[in-house]
Amino acid sequence: MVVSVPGSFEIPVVAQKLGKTGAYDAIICIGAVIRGDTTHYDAVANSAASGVLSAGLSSGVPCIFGVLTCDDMDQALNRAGGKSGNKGAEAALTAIEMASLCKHHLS
Ligand SMILES: Nc1c(NC[C@H](O)[C@H](O)[C@H](O)CO)[nH]c(=O)[nH]c1=O
Ligand SMILES: CC(=O)[C@@H](O)COP(=O)(O)O
Repeated sequence: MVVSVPGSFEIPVVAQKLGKTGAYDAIICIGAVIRGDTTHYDAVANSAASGVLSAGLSSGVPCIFGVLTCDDMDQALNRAGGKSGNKGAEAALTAIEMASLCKHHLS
């Protein structure tokens, strides 16, 4: 299932709720935070990172951090299947690895 949220700041609460349903083996959290003129970037990026970690810890379901934190759009596009790889695909592989680890070795 794909759930869209308004911004990266809102990812953690939804990830936590999804995790707590018990219906998912892993939750991939995807977003892109692009630096602006003020310090707002740091608040959104840091909240997304710590919030996704917290969602995983509190729900017991791996919540994978696939949120790009970039200086500009070019950096983001390069990491979303461009010349610097595909962080979304990496997040998907991490989800499979973590889901398998939790299901088969840690349950
Ligand atoms: N500027 C970016 C945002 N900003 C929105 C926040 O995530 C949030 O929705 C708002 O502060 C209301 O709580 N979000 C991104 O994901 N990326 C940005 O570059
Ligand atoms: C990450 C943000 O919310 C950011 O793009 C805000 O831009 P600004 O710092 O120019 O208000």
